[in-house]
Amino acid sequence: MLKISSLKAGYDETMVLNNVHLEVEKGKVVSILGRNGAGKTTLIKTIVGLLKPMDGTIYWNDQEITHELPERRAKKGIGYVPQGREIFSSLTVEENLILGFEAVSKKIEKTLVLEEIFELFPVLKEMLKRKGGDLSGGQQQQLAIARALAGQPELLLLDEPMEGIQPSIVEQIQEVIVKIASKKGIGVVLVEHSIDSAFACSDEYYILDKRTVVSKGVVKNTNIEDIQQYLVV
Ligand SMILES: Nc1ncnc2c1ncn2[C@@H]1O[C@H](COP(=O)(O)OP(=O)(O)OP(=O)(O)O)[C@@H](O)[C@H]1O
Repeated sequence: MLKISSLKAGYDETMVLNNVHLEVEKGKVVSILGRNGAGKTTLIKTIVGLLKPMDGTIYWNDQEITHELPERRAKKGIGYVPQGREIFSSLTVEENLILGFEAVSKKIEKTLVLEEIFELFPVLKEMLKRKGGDLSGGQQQQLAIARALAGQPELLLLDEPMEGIQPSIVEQIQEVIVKIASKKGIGVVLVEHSIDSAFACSDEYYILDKRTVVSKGVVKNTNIEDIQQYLVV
């Protein structure tokens, strides 16, 4: 569904990524690993359309989208949860979810989608009328993912969803990631710092280092020790 080839990206004069190739298939979880500053967020922002690539091509379901605006990419089914879970803290959980529907303005069977969301995140159903800002960090992250799912994406990009979250909720988020990929066929791109956490819920991995992909593979065929060299500081 998503295919990136020979991508070059960065900021003004600084090239952060060079010659990056990446593919994500329907129903697969692909994690992007790499040290601080390796370019993981830069890659995600380029896929979402927030950053214009310097070179290379991005294909979505065999159509080139390299120069399309972020809104058009969202409408085509590319959902995004940025780092730091940007929910609207003065709006209720319910209002946040409604914004998720509106963001893509396509015809959505809202009641059905909400039911699916509450099945994945039961805590949100209990807190519908509560302000987003009054939720715990982990609950806010769940809300941010739920809001992206309200737009019925085919691909979901998650930038460090487990960052700073208590272990029990990390496990829940990992379970949700596995479920939305395997049961709903959504492709997931997951940016993670921890290789253990990434491997707990991913099918494939890519490691960024020195501006490019230095290792990639299928998680179940990979020994963590063999690739740790690219991640130790
Ligand atoms: N808006 C920006 N303008 C200029 N340089 C930037 C900008 N955002 C990021 N960078 C630089 O680009 C490089 C890659 O940053 P990026 O955030 O993509 O890395 P990352 O792998 O996501 O890092 P982290 O794991 O710390 O989140 C870094 O050197 C960073 O300083």
